[in-house]
Amino acid sequence: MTAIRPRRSVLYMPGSNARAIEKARSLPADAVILDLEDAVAPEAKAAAREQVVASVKAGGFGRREVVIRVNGLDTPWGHDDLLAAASSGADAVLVPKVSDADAIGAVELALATARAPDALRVWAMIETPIAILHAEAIARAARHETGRLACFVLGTNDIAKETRARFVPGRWTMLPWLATVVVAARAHGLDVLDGVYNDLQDEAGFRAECEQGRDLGMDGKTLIHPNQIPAANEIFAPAPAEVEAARKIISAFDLPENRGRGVISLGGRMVERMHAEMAARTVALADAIASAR
Ligand SMILES: CC(C)(COP(=O)(O)OP(=O)(O)OC[C@H]1O[C@@H](n2cnc3c(N)ncnc32)[C@H](O)[C@@H]1OP(=O)(O)O)[C@@H](O)C(=O)NCCC(=O)NCCSC(=O)C[C@H](O)C(=O)O
Ligand SMILES: [Mg+2]
Repeated sequence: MTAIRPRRSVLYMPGSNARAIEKARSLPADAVILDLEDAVAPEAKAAAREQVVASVKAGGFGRREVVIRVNGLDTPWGHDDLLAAASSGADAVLVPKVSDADAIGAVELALATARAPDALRVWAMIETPIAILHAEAIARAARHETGRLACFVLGTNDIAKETRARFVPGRWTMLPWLATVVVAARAHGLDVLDGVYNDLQDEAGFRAECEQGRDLGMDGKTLIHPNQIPAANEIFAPAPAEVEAARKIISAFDLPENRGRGVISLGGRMVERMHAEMAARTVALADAIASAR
């Protein structure tokens, strides 16, 4: 199994906000996104780019994955953002409003031309109707033909804006689109992160949305405030009882009498080899989270 990188809690902050960037170095988020796009006003874009690159180069983010959200290549800032991100030492660039696989191809070409390190990953925001319709093609082409794409990130605010769907409790208005993006990501081995929850006062609603995203198969949630980190970390981590059950499944298949069997009965339930594979992933994720503490 390839190494698992926990991405339970992924915190955005405006690239123009020096205080927030400083704070991010000690917050318990799995990843941080330093935003140059929607959270930064046009007149502040160039200064924010300089500040973000200087902060990433200065380091101090520890085990946290560091991601720079650039402006789109169709804007006056996108190309310079990519060039700056390519040599910054960031772990990934997050590309907004991706519409098709060619958009990822153009980003990868720009990164290659800038001699970005091979380790630099690309994350893609799926936040327009056309991106949802093209999600499988984006994942397939970008993952297999160019190779840096690692993660889809849902942009539910832009999805609401572009589709005119409303945010309602339980999100039934968006569920088909969210599930489509999850299966597209999974079909091609990508991670997928849920969109942000805008109401900073509504802790119960935030928890419910994290649980829904997790149950849909997402790896974590994008966040806008440090107060949202603990719940996301808890909800997107395997619960202790799940880890214990997973260890029992692995141990059961390791017993000499079960080694040659495809299916066994355990605690009154049918357990197949595929459940042992799921159990191995659960344990690996729990171990990765524990080792990052
Ligand atoms: C939403 C905020 C503007 C609220 O800011 P503020 O009123 O300053 O919050 P607090 O006073 O409660 O802050 C308390 C302390 O926490 C720090 N803080 C706050 N937010 C962050 C953060 N995101 N990262 C790091 N640190 C943060 C404050 O500095 C305070 O620290 P201290 O001085 O020690 O007391 C603000 O939270 C904010 O700007 N959030 C992020 C907004 C953002 O980045 N938006 C863009 C991404 S979301 C998006 O675009 C989604 C997608 O594209 C879509 O389409 O859906
Ligand atoms: Mg957006």
